[in-house]
Amino acid sequence: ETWEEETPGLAGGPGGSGAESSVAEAPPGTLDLLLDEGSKQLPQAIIIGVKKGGTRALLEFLRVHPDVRAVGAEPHFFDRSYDKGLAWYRDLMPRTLDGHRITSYNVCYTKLLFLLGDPVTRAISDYTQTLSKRPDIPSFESLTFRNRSAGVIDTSWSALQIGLYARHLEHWLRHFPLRQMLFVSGERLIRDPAGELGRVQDFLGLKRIITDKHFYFNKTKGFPCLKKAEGSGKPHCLGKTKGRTHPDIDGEVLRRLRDFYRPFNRKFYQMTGHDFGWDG
Ligand SMILES: Nc1ncnc2c1ncn2[C@@H]1O[C@H](COP(=O)(O)OS(=O)(=O)O)[C@@H](OP(=O)(O)O)[C@H]1O
Repeated sequence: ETWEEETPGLAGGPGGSGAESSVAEAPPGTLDLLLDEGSKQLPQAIIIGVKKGGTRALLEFLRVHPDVRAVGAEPHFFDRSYDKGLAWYRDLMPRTLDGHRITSYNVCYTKLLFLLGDPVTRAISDYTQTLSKRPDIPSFESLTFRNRSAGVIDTSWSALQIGLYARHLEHWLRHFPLRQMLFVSGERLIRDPAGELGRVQDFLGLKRIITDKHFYFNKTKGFPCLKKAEGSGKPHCLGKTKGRTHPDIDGEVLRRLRDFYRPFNRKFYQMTGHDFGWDG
């Protein structure tokens, strides 16, 4: 599945903060809560992707919220481990206190978060990641074309394929209604993390607790970072595999790619009712 690189499950809702509370912190009269550490439930929301869209940043920012509990690593349940079953998936989840209220689970009601950035930048980011693991791969420019002199784009290259958001969304819409989906702008998550987190919190029915005061712009990193990370309370930027320096790509190749994506982007804006501004 080319779309979902990452599927961290988000559990929670009011009262879902039991798992982390320690005996020392517990106010009197909470013994019953401490004995019952909470139960595991299947996620109420899932960050679907897209690969290199900024999914890790969204997850790390969102889990600062006291009513959010999230899986740390990418479970890849739906694309790689589906045969292990829902019980296996649920067991990966953190414990939450209101879990017992959920009596049945239907994935069709799960909220889906899509994090999307300019498909051209996304492709370069994807390529940069592969290059870091396999430095001997051909140049981005040569992988872009099936036939460079004729200008035929190689749409079978996954780095380009993943950016055809309209096509992928058509597929998702066969299974989920649009109202259960939120489309988050990867560019805005960098430029205005609190603004984008505001939309996410509203969509998830969470109180707007994550605001401007949670972020600072780290000049060395070149990205917004958390003033206080979840758990440690210390300033926290994403790791060094997030925010890599991209290689310079030939301007003509970039123009060709922008022309290639334009109709797909327009279609995607129409489908979602939101202009992401990737086409200038
Ligand atoms: N705050 C902050 N800090 C660092 N990086 C940030 C941040 N917000 C968004 N981004 C962008 O996230 C890109 C990586 O996206 P993902 O986490 O979705 O990548 S992955 O698919 O899980 O590998 C990553 O891509 P690269 O720049 O190519 O490394 C960043 O552009």
